[in-house]
Amino acid sequence: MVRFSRVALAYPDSRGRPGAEVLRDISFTLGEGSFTWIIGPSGAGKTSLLRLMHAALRPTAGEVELLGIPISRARRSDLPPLRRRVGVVHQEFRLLNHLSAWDNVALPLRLAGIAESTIRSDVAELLDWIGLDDKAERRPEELSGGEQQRLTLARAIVTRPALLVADEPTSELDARQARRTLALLLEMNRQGTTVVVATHSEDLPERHPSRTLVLEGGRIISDG
Ligand SMILES: Nc1ncnc2c1ncn2[C@@H]1O[C@H](COP(=O)(O)OP(=O)(O)OP(=O)(O)O)[C@@H](O)[C@H]1O
Repeated sequence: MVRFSRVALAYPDSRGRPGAEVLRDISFTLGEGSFTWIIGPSGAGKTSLLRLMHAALRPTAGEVELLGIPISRARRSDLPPLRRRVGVVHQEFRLLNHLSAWDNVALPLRLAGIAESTIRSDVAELLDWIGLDDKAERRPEELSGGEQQRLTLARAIVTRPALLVADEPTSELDARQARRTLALLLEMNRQGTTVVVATHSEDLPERHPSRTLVLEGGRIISDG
């Protein structure tokens, strides 16, 4: 499902040349239907690792294989259909401010050409689950940080992706909402989605012990 083989990543410097490596010698395989935590101090490389996992970046060295496709050798045209099978909860939300909460969640289904009747029931069910059914017509900037974060999760899972990559999905949530988000991630996982979650929370991995990759200084220092 996800295979990293001796991966390194360097962001380009101001002249477009590769800068210092922020990930080094990363190798692991995540099986289909698995649930994995990614933890590590700020700046360890968690977001960078996740960017490789949703094909936002190609590795500078080594290979990332996603859903059977080797990213460094993939053609540019292979990437959009691959990305559509990966749900992403971005740390900085990336909601569309000119659309309502409802339309933000409906958008990935509309882009996938799903019938409006199906969209209506799927979006309603998810907005209800995340507790935003009464705010469906609001625009993201009219919602609190925690509400925007829950909306971001709803948008990431509404297409029932094969792989869900979530970067700090509970950072803005109170304890009760964080537990609800975890329950939603676990339900997705129970239905077959491979789930990867980067978090600073110590509480969530304790609530659901699972494989944990610990990153420090761009390397995996523990995998278990
Ligand atoms: N777009 C970028 N261009 C250049 N360097 C970057 C970029 N994004 C991240 N970095 C650098 O890569 C390293 C890892 O950053 P990353 O955001 O992946 O860490 P993180 O573990 O997710 O941190 P945090 O927990 O604070 O979100 C840091 O040194 C950071 O400064």
